[in-house]
Amino acid sequence: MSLDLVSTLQLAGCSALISHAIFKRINFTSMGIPIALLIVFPTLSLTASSYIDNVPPTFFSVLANFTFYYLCLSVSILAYRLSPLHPLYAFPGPRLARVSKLYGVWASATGKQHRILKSLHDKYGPVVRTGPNELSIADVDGVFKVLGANGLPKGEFYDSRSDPHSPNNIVNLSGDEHANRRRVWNRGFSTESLREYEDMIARRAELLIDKIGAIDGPVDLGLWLSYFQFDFMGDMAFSGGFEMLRAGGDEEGIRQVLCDYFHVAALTSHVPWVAKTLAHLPVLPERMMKLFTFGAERASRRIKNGSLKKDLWYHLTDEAGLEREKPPVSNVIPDGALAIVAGGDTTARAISNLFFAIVSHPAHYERLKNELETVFPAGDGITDVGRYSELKFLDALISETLRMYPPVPTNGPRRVSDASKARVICDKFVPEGTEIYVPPYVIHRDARYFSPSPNDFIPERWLPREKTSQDAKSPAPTSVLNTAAYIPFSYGPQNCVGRNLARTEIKMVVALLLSRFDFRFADGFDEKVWEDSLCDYFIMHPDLPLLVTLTRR
Ligand code: HEM
Repeated sequence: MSLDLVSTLQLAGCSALISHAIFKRINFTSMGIPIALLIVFPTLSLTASSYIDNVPPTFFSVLANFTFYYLCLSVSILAYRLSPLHPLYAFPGPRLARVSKLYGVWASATGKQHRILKSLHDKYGPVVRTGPNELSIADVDGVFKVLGANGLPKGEFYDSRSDPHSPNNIVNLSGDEHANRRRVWNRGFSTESLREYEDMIARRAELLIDKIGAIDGPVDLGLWLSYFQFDFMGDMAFSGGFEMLRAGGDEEGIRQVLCDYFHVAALTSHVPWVAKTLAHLPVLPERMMKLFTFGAERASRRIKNGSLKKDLWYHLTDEAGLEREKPPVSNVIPDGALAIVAGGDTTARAISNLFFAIVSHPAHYERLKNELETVFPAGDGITDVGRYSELKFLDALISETLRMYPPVPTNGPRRVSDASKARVICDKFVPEGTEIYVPPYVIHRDARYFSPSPNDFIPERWLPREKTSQDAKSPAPTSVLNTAAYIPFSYGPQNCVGRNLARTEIKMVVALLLSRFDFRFADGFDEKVWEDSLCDYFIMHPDLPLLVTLTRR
């Protein structure tokens, strides 16, 4: 006697449908429970068959039962995700993205997620279904309703990027917890605090000038700006410590750690339960954990050494005693790793992208040099930040660089965490459980917000229109500049706290470098190939060196 195969498979099929109904309702945050359920359900159905037929299962019936269970479960999930029963059915998007997050993993793995999203929006419009429960909204309505004051909290994407063994850093917090942490961060970026950092920028920029000036032959400007940025970041956040410029390299390997972290996190954060599970395994997460360990170690060293100047740490630990209760050190330490990530590569990329833009547009380069020479004749007072408001064209260049090449091109999603957060965006109802991206790269290249020629580098779009004799005769060309759609630093209560520091720093470094050297691309440098090599691993990264030749002025 053996089990009746038909009834065994029927029970396995029913059990698959029941498990799907359960999986749909529960938002699992790690792999443990789902894996257990995936074993328990088919085992239960097999036990039931065996009980009904009153015979023990054979190897063949076990195999048939489990195979059929998984087949039915997969078909049920796929069919549901494609069916009109799914709450996101009405949103357009590629079929593969509708059925699996593997689409997002693939897009991230190519490093071209920003461009893939742009082509999806070009094809499907401002709202695209990019995952089974995920939308990308490239529209100012999304900027306000998702990122704005009454926007949505960050989702599991962010949890999966932080150290699971430590309290959350500021990026992962929402609501009051975030507002409390943000208050102390804001103090670290007040006008008064920024003044403390200006000397640090100037000192490191002079060192950068010495170092690249001594190089014979082409210079990888992107790499040296990255050394500069880490040194300055160390000064600003922890009162010193990296010394990459002096060493002429990254002796502690922190850049590699960050690069590894971004590559791994770009993939795993699409499937947060995988990231969380990996983080508890001893082998795989080692690359990711290195960053958290490094940040914590820097922070602990800074705390032990005490305060040498009013660096960021001074504010985060409330050394001035302005808070009713001192922030617990265990809460502040994870922010050490964050400061490295948030302040490190973003600004360095913005500066190198700006150099790429001006060297490839000689007329803009000339105009900038003239502006700098007018405001700071012979370079006098060039580190006087008080006069930077006179650098209107440099300001326009920075805005245009951050528009065309936002250092955070896609950003992480927000989540409609519960029914009360469900809302109508772009006239469409977005239900509970939806993750929503608002991708800066795509919005910044939308002709509805930036025209003419949203894909061209035109810094003049940021300047007040100059009246020419031509204007008197002909009507003004239709031009659009919608600053509500300009989000390189994100928008709303969780926008970039370091944005003013970043802009000041970019101005000082660009002004100082241009006052000492003339820049041109190294022989054989291909602008198009370099631009195409910009990859989106949360922070925009070129895969190729930015090779320039310097001539002392
Ligand atoms: C050009 C340079 C920079 C760009 C383009 C940039 C961009 C951004 C963006 C897009 C966000 C939002 C991220 C998200 O929603 O997940 C952000 C947040 C943040 N940035 Fe920046 N950033 C830059 C420089 C800096 C610097 C120099 C610091 C200084 C440490 C910094 C510190 C932060 C912090 C702490 C947050 C989290 C704020 C919060 O959650 O309240 N950023 N940045």
